[in-house]
Amino acid sequence: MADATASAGYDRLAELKAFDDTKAGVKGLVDAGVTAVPRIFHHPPDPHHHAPSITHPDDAAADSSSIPVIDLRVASRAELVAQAPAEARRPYYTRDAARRVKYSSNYDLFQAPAASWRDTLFLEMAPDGPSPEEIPPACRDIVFEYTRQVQSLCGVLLGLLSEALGLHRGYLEHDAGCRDGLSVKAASETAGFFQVVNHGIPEAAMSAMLAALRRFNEAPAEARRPYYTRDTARRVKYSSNYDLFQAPAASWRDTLFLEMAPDGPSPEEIPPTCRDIVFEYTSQVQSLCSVLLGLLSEALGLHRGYLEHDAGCRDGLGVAAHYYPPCPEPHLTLGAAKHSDPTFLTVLLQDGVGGLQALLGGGRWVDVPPGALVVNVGDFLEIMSNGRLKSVEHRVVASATARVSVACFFKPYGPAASTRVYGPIVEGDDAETPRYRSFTAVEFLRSRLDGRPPLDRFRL
Ligand SMILES: O=C(O)CCC(=O)C(=O)O
Ligand SMILES: [Fe+2]
Repeated sequence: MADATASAGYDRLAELKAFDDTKAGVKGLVDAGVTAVPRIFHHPPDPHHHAPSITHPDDAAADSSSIPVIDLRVASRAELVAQAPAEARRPYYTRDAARRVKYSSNYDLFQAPAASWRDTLFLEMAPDGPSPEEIPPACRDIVFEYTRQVQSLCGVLLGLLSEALGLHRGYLEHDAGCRDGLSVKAASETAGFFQVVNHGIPEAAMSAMLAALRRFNEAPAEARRPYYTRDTARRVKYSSNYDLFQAPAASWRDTLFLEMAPDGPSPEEIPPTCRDIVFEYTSQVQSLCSVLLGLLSEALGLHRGYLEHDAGCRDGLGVAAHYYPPCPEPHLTLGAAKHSDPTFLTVLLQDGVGGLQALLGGGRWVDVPPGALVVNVGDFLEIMSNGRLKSVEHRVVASATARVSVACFFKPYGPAASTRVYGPIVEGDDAETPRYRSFTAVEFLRSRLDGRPPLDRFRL
């Protein structure tokens, strides 16, 4: 891009301004019939290579470069065990320490000064796990299935989850991991970028959200123009490239950005084409976020409500609804340049077109296929987990077909963001060494402006 800016007779800033002043976005260029990608959108060639798509599920299991898919119904079914009638639980009630499956209230009931408000099903899973018949039927299969599902999340995460489940640290990684040939290395490099299915968000809400945003973007430019703004104080902002005047190259993308929480816009501020569905979809995603933060908290050895309540990871929600118009020369530009998200967690809905790629270990771009919600850990959670969860870099390639996606960014917000200090959660006697220094969110977001990967700046 440096050469483009410097060459004679080319005023890049003037071209950016002219484009921005149309308030019609990249879609406006396409509607005007452009057949060549304007120079402001040219991206330099990428040094990483693109690993081909994985289409066959068997290949995906065997290929270390696939993005893990987590079935959340499995995780939540484990909670059903506690809801069975007392008669079903009673046969398992025991204080016999030799049993590998023990259900009781307060293992130290006769020793502790006060009993606690808690019942526990304890499973000694290793080195010699129980036979399936020893496990209550309500959770018999789930114990094994659950371990199989979560093992694909990542080796590092699994080690931590094992501990959270009362198993030894390597159980899921080694014992269960052997079963489907998942390599620990592959898992640890994807820690933080995965897809979820059976997450509870109705198919109808997801498709209605995508359809509404397509309608907004494909309406005549006059209908979109009133929303076009770079005023950061507005809670509903439509623009092409939020960093149009800062980034070295513009991307082939328009975005409707909605600040939804803690103080969302009034319905009238939202374009009529997507007014109702935006509220419905975001409340669904907030519920999903609670489930994910609960699982991740436990995986990190924290109490279940830690990330959501103590750390406030669910409080701030920004929704970026992207529209990637059909591109006449996709090889010259990108839908979104390589980046990691400045969030705690991002939940991404994409339509069936594809184009999202994650940068995995060894510098390979790997396709993130459509069909499941994408969840990625952002920079804040990488740092708070002291690097155990990864904020994976990703990008979107341009395509000849129009694409819609909706990124829900759970992020620090407002007053809390300016005063709250974020850093690695490393407490207790056997605390590990912090690998990042602490910072406020404002400091973090400011650091992104210099173009350097923000995580590098905070690494110790
Ligand atoms: O559109 C996509 O698939 C990804 C968008 C994205 O990475 C972002 O908004 O941060
Ligand atoms: Fe992103």
